[in-house]
Amino acid sequence: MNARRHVVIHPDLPATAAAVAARLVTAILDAQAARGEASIVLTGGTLGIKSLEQVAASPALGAVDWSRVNIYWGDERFVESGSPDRNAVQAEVLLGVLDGHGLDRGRVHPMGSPDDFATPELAAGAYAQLLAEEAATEGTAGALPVFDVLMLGMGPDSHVASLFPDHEGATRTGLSVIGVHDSPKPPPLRVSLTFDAINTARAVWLVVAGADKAPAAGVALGEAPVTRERVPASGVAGTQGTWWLMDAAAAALV
Ligand SMILES: O=C(O)[C@H](O)[C@@H](O)[C@H](O)[C@H](O)COP(=O)(O)O
Repeated sequence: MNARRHVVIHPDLPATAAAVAARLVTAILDAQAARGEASIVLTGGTLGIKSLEQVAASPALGAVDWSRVNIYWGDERFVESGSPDRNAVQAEVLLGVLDGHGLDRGRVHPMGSPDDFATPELAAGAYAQLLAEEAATEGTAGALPVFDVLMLGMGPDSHVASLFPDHEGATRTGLSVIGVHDSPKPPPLRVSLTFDAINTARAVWLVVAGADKAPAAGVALGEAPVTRERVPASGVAGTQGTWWLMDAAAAALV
């Protein structure tokens, strides 16, 4: 196993969400102590959103300077901006609370929607441009800002963000953000970071719960070689480490 790959197993989904939330608050505090600000990349998905609910309830909430936290998304469903299907709308369970703790909405960067873009590709291009501008503003070389923590859910088919197995997005290189068509998981149109972008993050966290995820997790973390095109969850890695934060049901075959 990759020495920088860590697997942490919790009893169930609520315990995993609480642990992810505690880690996230701590990671933000550490990043702010080290470099004055923190950048996190959020995911959708059941555990991803439950974890944000737990951050909102954290007793350590007040210890974070939320005016210096930059928030991005790893992927988004390309549906109208107010749709409850959007990951960014679901994240309001936390963001709405953080408004009362000094959150700077100018640092919250949801991906575009059909309200503003005719196609997922145009929304992806605009997001890539935004990321490049943020990188330039913070003085980071390259086209992507520092991502201190990038969270990903995983589907039962091993997809991460909107990179699906044997689907075009999982093969794309040379771009940081792509439009996705014909997603096997509804809705069909999406915008997603690519492997190129995801794998620039300092820490990648896969947050995974539920027995339906066990076979994919077993393959992604197994000894047998697999490709990231076939098993996307196997193809993500943070530059400082990759953490699989799982419940026992999802880890049953690991
Ligand atoms: O748009 C989405 O649905 C997500 O971005 C997707 O990548 C999600 O994180 C996984 O499918 C896991 O979702 P669940 O935890 O709900 O299974």
